[in-house]
Amino acid sequence: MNAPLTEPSSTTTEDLGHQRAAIAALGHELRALVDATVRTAAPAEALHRMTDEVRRLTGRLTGRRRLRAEIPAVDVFPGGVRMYSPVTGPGSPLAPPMRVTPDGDGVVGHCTLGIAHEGPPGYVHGGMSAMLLDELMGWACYGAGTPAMTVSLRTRYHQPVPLETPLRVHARVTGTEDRKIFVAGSISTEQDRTAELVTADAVFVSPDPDRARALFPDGAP
Ligand SMILES: CCCCCCCC/C=C\CCCCCCCC(=O)SCCNC(=O)CCNC(=O)[C@H](O)C(C)(C)COP(=O)(O)OP(=O)(O)OC[C@H]1O[C@@H](n2cnc3c(N)ncnc32)[C@H](O)[C@@H]1OP(=O)(O)O
Repeated sequence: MNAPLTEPSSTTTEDLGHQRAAIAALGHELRALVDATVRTAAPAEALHRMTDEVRRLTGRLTGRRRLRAEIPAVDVFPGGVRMYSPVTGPGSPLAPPMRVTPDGDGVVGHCTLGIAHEGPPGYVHGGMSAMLLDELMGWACYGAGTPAMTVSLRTRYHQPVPLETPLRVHARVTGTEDRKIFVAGSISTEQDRTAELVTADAVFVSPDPDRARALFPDGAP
């Protein structure tokens, strides 16, 4: 019988590194499982056997469960580490995950999407493109020293975004007006950075400190 999986109690830097590596490793395998799941042509009996096995595995992830709005001990909020972000989180089976780095006066994100994120056959779901852009535009605000939340996001889809193709997402702050931050973003392929497949412009707002404390009681920016 396997021992139940529980969280470690101490949080030294070394432990944190090990914990993050373990979270990323599990996330990686779960993304592979998601990919295999949406590609398989296995017959019903095989799928039923798999379902039983997966249910058993899920039951083994025991221990304390994170509460809603609780910031995971492995995260740094709002400093940027979000292990379970559905866009950048290495621990999330939903995330590509997109890697974000500074780029000139903005930020750039790199990722490749598989058919789990398919919209039209062979191409990325438009909602997924909007999600990549929304996240990266949030990072652009954070990089500019003004963590903020999206109040408006407009996307324009010029050409379909191909699956299984390295993508480059770009975002930069174009202006500010009191607590409002204006941001522009785009998606291209790594191979042809000049062809903007999707472009976006957004308005973000930095909540005032009282509002931020009310929204994020576990760690207001
Ligand atoms: C402190 C935030 C920390 C965030 C996290 C940082 C982590 C950094 C680390 C790593 C980066 C990760 C990046 C992640 C990115 C993800 C992004 C998302 O998915 S965000 C989720 C979706 N967005 C919402 O759920 C917002 C819902 N909206 C609200 O809760 C409120 O609107 C809020 C708190 C944002 C602002 O509320 P008020 O009461 O403080 O502000 P009011 O007075 O309503 O508006 C301020 C100004 O903004 C304008 N405004 C409001 N909505 C607008 C709109 N839709 N379009 C244009 N302007 C708008 C208003 O007209 C006003 O302007 P006038 O002062 O009058 O000039």
